[in-house]
Amino acid sequence: MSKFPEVQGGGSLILAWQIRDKHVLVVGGGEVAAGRILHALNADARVTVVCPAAGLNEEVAFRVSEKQVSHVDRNFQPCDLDDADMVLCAIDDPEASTQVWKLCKERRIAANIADVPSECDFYFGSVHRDGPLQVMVSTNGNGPKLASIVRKKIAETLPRNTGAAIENVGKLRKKLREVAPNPDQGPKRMKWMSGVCEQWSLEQLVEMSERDMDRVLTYYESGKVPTFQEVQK
Ligand SMILES: C[C@@]1(CC(=O)O)C2=NC(=C\c3[nH]c(c(CCC(=O)O)c3CC(=O)O)Cc3[nH]c(c(CC(=O)O)c3CCC(=O)O)/C=C3\N/C(=C\2)[C@@H](CCC(=O)O)[C@]3(C)CC(=O)O)/[C@H]1CCC(=O)O
Ligand SMILES: NC(=O)c1ccc[n+]([C@@H]2O[C@H](COP(=O)([O-])OP(=O)(O)OC[C@H]3O[C@@H](n4cnc5c(N)ncnc54)[C@H](O)[C@@H]3O)[C@@H](O)[C@H]2O)c1
Repeated sequence: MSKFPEVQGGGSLILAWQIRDKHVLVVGGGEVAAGRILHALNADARVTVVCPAAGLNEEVAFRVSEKQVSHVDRNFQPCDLDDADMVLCAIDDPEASTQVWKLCKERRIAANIADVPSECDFYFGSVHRDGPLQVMVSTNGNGPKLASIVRKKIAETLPRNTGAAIENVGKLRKKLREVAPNPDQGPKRMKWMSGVCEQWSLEQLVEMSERDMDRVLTYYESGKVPTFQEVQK
């Protein structure tokens, strides 16, 4: 037995891809495309949908009319890939979608062809979202419906205010880096911040006002983590 973690091959590398302001090309405008578009917009990507207007479903047509996405009113053409950073293909034409995949590989563009695992650089997962919190469940292609069921179970176990607590922690961390900007304060900063997260309850973190944050920060220099009650005094 090694003292190091055992490697468990066969998984995926689960990351939080920073696609903000990057260009995502969605091929197709049906129900599956609508889901892909929402995922991309939730991550602040610039989205272009290529699909004949007659093929757009209600949700995609809405996003086009609201100018949340750009729309190219025709079937896919290779030139659509010219400035794409990522391609999400969800069309009901297997030959055309394999063509999209091949072109993406020639150009080294990361792509997901919905429903075709062998033509995916990455899979989608089932996502729970609460403010800055995202929880993604993947079954690595084994059972997408089960991924959705497990995601709902996980979400049910989370306190309702988890997202709000995380948002406040984000604000406090930002303020802390302003108070202690020096890079060699790193270890002290991290230890203190972890202490706040461990010692305060989620409810207390949610209740923390701007004024409370400024008060908490006055303890940082000493290294002490105050209690919620001390800060409220
Ligand atoms: C999680 C979710 C994310 C999303 O799409 O946003 C997602 N599929 C969802 C739903 C869903 N998909 C299917 C059903 C019908 C029931 C069933 O088959 O179970 C349902 C259920 C429903 O619709 O409720 C059919 C299906 N899907 C794939 C195949 C092909 C194959 O397996 O070979 C077939 C069979 C087609 C056929 O039989 O003809 C393939 C993929 N689907 C994936 C993701 C990737 C693997 C994720 C993982 O394993 O965790 C992967 C590999 C590639 C990809 O597309 O990225 C989303 C739930 C979101 C939510 O509700 O929260
Ligand atoms: N992974 C998943 O979660 C999942 C779930 C269900 C279905 N699917 C698969 O995803 C695909 C799309 O499903 P859907 O329900 O959205 O289908 P759909 O029929 O609602 O939509 C297909 C769309 O593709 C467009 N289209 C067809 N050929 C095109 C081309 N060459 N260029 C541009 N647009 C084109 C159509 O106009 C239409 O808007 C299917 O292959 C389906 O099997 C995946």
